[in-house]
Amino acid sequence: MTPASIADYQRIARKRLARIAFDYLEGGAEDGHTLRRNRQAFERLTFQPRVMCDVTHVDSAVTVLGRPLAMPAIVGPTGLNGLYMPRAEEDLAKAAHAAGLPFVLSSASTSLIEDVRRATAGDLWLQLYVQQNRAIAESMVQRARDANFSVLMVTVDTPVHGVRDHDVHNGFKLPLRPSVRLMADLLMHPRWCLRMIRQGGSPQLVNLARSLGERANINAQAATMSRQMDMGLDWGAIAWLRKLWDGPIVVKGILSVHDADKAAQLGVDGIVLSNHGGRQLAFAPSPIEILPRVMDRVGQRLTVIVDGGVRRGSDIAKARALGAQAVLLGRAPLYGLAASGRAGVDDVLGILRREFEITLRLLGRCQAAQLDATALDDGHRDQLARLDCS
Ligand SMILES: Cc1cc2nc3c(=O)[nH]c(=O)nc-3n(C[C@H](O)[C@H](O)[C@H](O)COP(=O)(O)O)c2cc1C
Ligand SMILES: CC(C)CC(=O)C(=O)O
Repeated sequence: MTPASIADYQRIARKRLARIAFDYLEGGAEDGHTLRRNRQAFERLTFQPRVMCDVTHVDSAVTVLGRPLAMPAIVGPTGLNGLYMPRAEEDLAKAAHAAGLPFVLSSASTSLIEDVRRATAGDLWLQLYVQQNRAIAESMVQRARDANFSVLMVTVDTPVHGVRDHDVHNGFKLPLRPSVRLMADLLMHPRWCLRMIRQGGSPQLVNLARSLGERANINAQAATMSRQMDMGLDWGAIAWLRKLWDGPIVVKGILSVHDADKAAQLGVDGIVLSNHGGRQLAFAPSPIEILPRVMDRVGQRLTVIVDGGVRRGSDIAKARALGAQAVLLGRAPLYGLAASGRAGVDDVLGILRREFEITLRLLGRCQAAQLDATALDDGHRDQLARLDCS
């Protein structure tokens, strides 16, 4: 059967990946409440279409932070992508470029900044985790500048990892360690196992290791990465980052009007409203729920991007109608990657683009830039307020 939707790719990814990898990709914090809430928030919202408009030609392009995007979407940062395919980040970056979208490379990537740049001439952004040893961040930012990355996105919702039971059950650690459970998992997924052998075994956080200057100790560093996050990170870090980086700075992981306002006061260029795909704080709000209030407060001063649960072109239209400039795609491109490598990512991005354009036409809008609150049901604020997350 030809995959027709992101959900189809999710099903194929579930079959093809070893359980340890799929659970890491898919799982949410605690009992998955926030993960479900992200989808429910989109599903609550209904449209208010206009008919008898000439929609012969539609234009899905927008401009975000001065950069042209073929549609209001960005391939977002995800760490440890080498768990799904060898040279995963290169393929994600190439597919994003082919689709006319930026790619955000995670600082927990399994490919080097320099290798990803060699793979594509596309628009690359760097996502930064700030660790206790600030020299690591300084080195990564320098390397990203040298490699002509355009935007710095600092993630601030991860002083520690969220509670992820599935990773505990699977004994998930890098490097992957032999255990009876892992061996059984590998036997059930021989193709995945062969791919890992082909890439030289367990994926490694090579990017982080290069900036640490401890190439010999990559695995130990990967295993302890989460314990090394700088839990003392505060708003003072924005001034430090400004000294390191001349280009746009985006703060990822904002979930309140208060923090959005703070970011605007400090002069950052953009924010990503995000609960990290439901993987960090359990019972966090969904970004789409708080988007209208955030836009009221900072919409004139900041570029606002949202993520969490984007699986359909109609979701992109809803986010844009509520005022977001663009969405970040997290799991969706990874499903394509895990299912069929680069071709799968191309298809996922193509499906989202097609669905987005169909939604635009059915809403009676010719341009993505024309989407505003009038495209949504008049009661959309109530629809979000009544969210039932049982
Ligand atoms: C497997 C996985 C790894 C992730 N790694 C990172 C990361 O390294 N840095 C980061 O800022 N966010 C990371 N995220 C969060 C995503 O950037 C994004 O916020 C989230 O996935 C959006 O939700 P969605 O997956 O429902 O689209 C990760 C998410 C997933 C699913
Ligand atoms: C390596 C991790 C810190 C990546 C991440 O952000 C996540 O798993 O959600």
